[in-house]
Amino acid sequence: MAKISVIGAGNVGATTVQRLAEMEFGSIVLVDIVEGLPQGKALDLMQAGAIVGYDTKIKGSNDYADIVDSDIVIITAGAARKPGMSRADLININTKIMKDVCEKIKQYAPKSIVIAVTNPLDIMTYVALEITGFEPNRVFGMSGILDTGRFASFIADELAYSKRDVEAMVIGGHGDQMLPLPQHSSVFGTPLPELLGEDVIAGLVERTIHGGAEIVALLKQGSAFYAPSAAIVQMVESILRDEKRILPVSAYLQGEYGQKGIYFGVPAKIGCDGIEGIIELELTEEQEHALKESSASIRENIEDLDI
Ligand SMILES: NC(=O)C1=CN([C@@H]2O[C@H](COP(=O)(O)OP(=O)(O)OC[C@H]3O[C@@H](n4cnc5c(N)ncnc54)[C@H](O)[C@@H]3O)[C@@H](O)[C@H]2O)C=CC1
Ligand SMILES: O=C([O-])CC(=O)C(=O)O
Repeated sequence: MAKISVIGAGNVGATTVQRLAEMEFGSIVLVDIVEGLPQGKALDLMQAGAIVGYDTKIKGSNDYADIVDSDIVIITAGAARKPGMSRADLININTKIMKDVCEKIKQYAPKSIVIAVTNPLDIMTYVALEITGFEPNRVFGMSGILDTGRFASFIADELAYSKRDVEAMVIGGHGDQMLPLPQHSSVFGTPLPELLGEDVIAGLVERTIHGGAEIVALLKQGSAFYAPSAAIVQMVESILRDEKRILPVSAYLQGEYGQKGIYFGVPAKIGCDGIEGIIELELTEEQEHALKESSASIRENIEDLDI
């Protein structure tokens, strides 16, 4: 049976545990610095098992020793943005938290696969790589499944098709410079540009790019967590079942897409070893240019990191 630890018992962390518990992948540990919070949520989620029908063991804890020997550690600890803030505004506060959390992961779960979720995602995943010292194939971030899910949802609504028949693709940094790719998005095999006009596609692309901010503005405190937790669970499932699915994630690039030494959203093969390959998609000239801008801004933030 697998052991999964979720760090941070806030909106994303607790909802992720709920979804994982329902999937019965193995035992779960939920850790937070706030006393009583992970314990209370764990108890509540355990009791839900008697009603929903799962036997997943969930332990809430303030002690990192409880994550010992985890197969997967999911990091959701950290501040979420408020209306008007960019994800990058969270760098200083969340770098400190990531450093602390990753030291503990290195100490107690040295063989784990780490999924970073804390924002700004591509930068915090880099911090996780640096602090744990793990191989890059087992340190990656959740972003692209969420962004792609948003794009797919908007496409489905626009065309009045089921979301299940839409294949969308978004690559790039998890920020305002992400790159939804219409030519690699389709409905049952038909590329998006054959189904919708340029202006309509541009509107859907724009809404996808600002999909996180749209929710932050509505919620007024905190950010999205239902779709993010669903995206995390899809990654966990592909790892634990060794599905080798191709999922867009934030992966450490070592020459792919002409980039080296940064985390960037790209489609990757996800299996029991974590990232088992990166898929390089063909891009238009304009997209190549936008990719360079997106990666340059991530690189700048990495260079400024205080770690
Ligand atoms: N990658 C992505 O696509 C997404 C990323 N996020 C990010 O995930 C993070 C969490 O979001 P939410 O759960 O909504 O926030 P939240 O505020 O509901 O929960 C964060 C939790 O982290 C805990 N925490 C803080 N420092 C900690 C430490 N050192 N050790 C353990 N726990 C600690 C807090 O006590 C709190 O319970 C944010 O940075 C947010 O921006 C959120 C949604 C999507
Ligand atoms: O918008 C945020 O700050 C949270 C997030 O990354 C998202 O929902 O895409």
